[in-house]
Amino acid sequence: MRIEATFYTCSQVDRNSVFTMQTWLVQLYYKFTTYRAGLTKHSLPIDNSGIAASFSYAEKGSRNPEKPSIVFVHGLSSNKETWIPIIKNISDDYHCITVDLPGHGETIGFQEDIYTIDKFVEKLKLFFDEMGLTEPMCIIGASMGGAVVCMFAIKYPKYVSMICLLAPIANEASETDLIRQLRTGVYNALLPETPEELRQMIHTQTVKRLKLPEPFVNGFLRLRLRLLEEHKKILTSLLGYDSSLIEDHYQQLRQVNCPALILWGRQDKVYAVSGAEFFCNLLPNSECVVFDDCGHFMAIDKPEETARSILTFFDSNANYQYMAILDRAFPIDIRINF
Ligand SMILES: CCCCCCCCCCCCCCCC(=O)OC(CO)CO
Repeated sequence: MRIEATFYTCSQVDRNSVFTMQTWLVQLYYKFTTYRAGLTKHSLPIDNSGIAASFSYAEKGSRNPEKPSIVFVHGLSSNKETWIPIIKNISDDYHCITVDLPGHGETIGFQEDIYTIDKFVEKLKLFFDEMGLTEPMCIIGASMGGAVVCMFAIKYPKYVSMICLLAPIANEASETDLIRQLRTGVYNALLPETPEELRQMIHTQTVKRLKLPEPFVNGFLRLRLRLLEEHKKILTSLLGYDSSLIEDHYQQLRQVNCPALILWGRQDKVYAVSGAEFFCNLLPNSECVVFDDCGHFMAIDKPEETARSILTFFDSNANYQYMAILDRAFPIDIRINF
């Protein structure tokens, strides 16, 4: 409350310094919640064909050769910090990694003219290889990140011991009015440009009614606006996918045999809850959990429940996941020679 009062006083002094302080406020908030969730932030430099690039990621717990790492992939115009409320509820017995996708958060140097899900998949693969994360992992994706995780699991099954999808981009039948509005070229419902639009976006995607202080909303918006053009390009690229082709892409999930957990909020206004059944029917080894009183942002509406569902499913598939690790270390053709 005292911080707020200070910022209001400054707003009469100089608009620019207020904007700067409002972004600081959000960055300070990120720093504090990252720390409190047990995460530490890192940067991984990459030589992106001559351009200096780097992935920004955060980590909790430590690698265990017998237990898969858990990697979290955020959605469109999100960032690694959106996972904090969920990771706060995961003990450091589990090795967790959150990463900023190209064009998002503090990951830099991977700008593209056209973004495809496949490009995100390749960049994720690059991140894993540079991190030395080549053993099977539990990979979790929300929304657009869920589509990335699906395509990653199809293309690189050896890197995957389990997947978890939080309301991923789904079939045409699950598209909502919001998606149809995006298709008319109006992006503000997902990519807000004013504080009011940002409040509306959060309101649409959550059931919980958050009381967000104005300086915080402004700071959050200013951070997002820095990447707005990039996010518009990504959304335009995504909307270029033919609806029927999306379902064709997803048909390949029938070959993904690893355990798959699908989570959805019953009040999701981005992709309707019917999407849960679509994915459950495709994935041969899947389980589906639908949360009541939950919108598209599960990390806000159901953080504890989401963490609990993930860990319960992770633990109950420990044997399968351990076999996946063994299989990677000693492929079947090597074992036959013993
Ligand atoms: C494998 C085929 C893929 C074809 C993709 C074609 C989809 C067209 C619609 C895109 C609509 C994009 C919606 C993403 C929403 C999202 O990510 O929400 C964030 C918060 O904004 C949640 O964290």
